[in-house]
Amino acid sequence: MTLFSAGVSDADKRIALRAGLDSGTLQRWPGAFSPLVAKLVADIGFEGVYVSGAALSADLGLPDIGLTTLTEVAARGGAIARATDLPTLIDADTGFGEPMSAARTIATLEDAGLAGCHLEDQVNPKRCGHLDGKEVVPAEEMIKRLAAAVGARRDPNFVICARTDARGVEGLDSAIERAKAYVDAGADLIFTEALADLGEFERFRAEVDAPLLANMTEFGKSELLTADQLGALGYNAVIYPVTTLRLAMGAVERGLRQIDGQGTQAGILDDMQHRARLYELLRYADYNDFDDSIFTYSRPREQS
Ligand SMILES: C[C@](O)(C(=O)O)[C@H](CC(=O)O)C(=O)O
Ligand SMILES: [Mg+2]
Repeated sequence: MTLFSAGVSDADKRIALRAGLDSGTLQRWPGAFSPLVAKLVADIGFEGVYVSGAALSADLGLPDIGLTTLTEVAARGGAIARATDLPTLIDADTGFGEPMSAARTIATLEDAGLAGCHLEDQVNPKRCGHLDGKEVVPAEEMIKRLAAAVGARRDPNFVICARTDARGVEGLDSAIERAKAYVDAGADLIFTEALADLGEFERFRAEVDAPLLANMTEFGKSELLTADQLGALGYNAVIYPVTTLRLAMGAVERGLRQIDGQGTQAGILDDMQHRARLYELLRYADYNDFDDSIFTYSRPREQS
């Protein structure tokens, strides 16, 4: 990182994302609900950052039912992507409209500095992939969505990930058939949404010849598999989409209740990120050095 933006260009981040997917090692992409969280994800040593639609809409006080706009998502996603040298993959829901809108979505997300995005085969308005009652569009419609997206890409390394929600609607066989068709339509990566257990992940891996992404979201339909298990299965990437938001909100709620009940937060300081750690992540000292060097700088003719 430089002080004011990422130290790695958008193009190089996309190259890194592709290299990670080709590496044979599971790429771990925790969801970052803010630029600051993205800095922590990088600091701890993960391979990439994920921006969740569920977290982004929850952060705006909205349910994850397709209410957010492309402008909101691109602005927040761009701010998160710029805060780290890691590549960032963003949730683009159903593409924010019909195929032509999906094409514009890709151009906009590229301009915002994202390394890739996923588009899903749900109808609009969409639902969380782990809830009952969601619906999918016919495969042909999703193929048009994808073809428009792939055609709109200017950087050939921008990763277009196709998510199929069909497992919970039409069953595993249909989800696998759809995934194959989406690969043929140009998808670089397949997001296998809401598979039930290890056996289903194994079957998907055996039948689909493309990089695969697993969604380890909590309180949903999928068994929580470890990174070692997913790596051994041959999965290429895993997201923990809403995990950091759930952790933070759990802590915030406990803390607010403590203040409400005890009249002070003094007893829960250990649950907090220390001021010193925050400043370390933000590189406060480096900004001070920068500032000092400007204030002590004087032009040669003033020096005599
Ligand atoms: C991955 C996801 O699309 C997201 O927006 O983060 C959600 C996650 C969730 O609601 O738990 C999904 O799986 O639909
Ligand atoms: Mg989502």
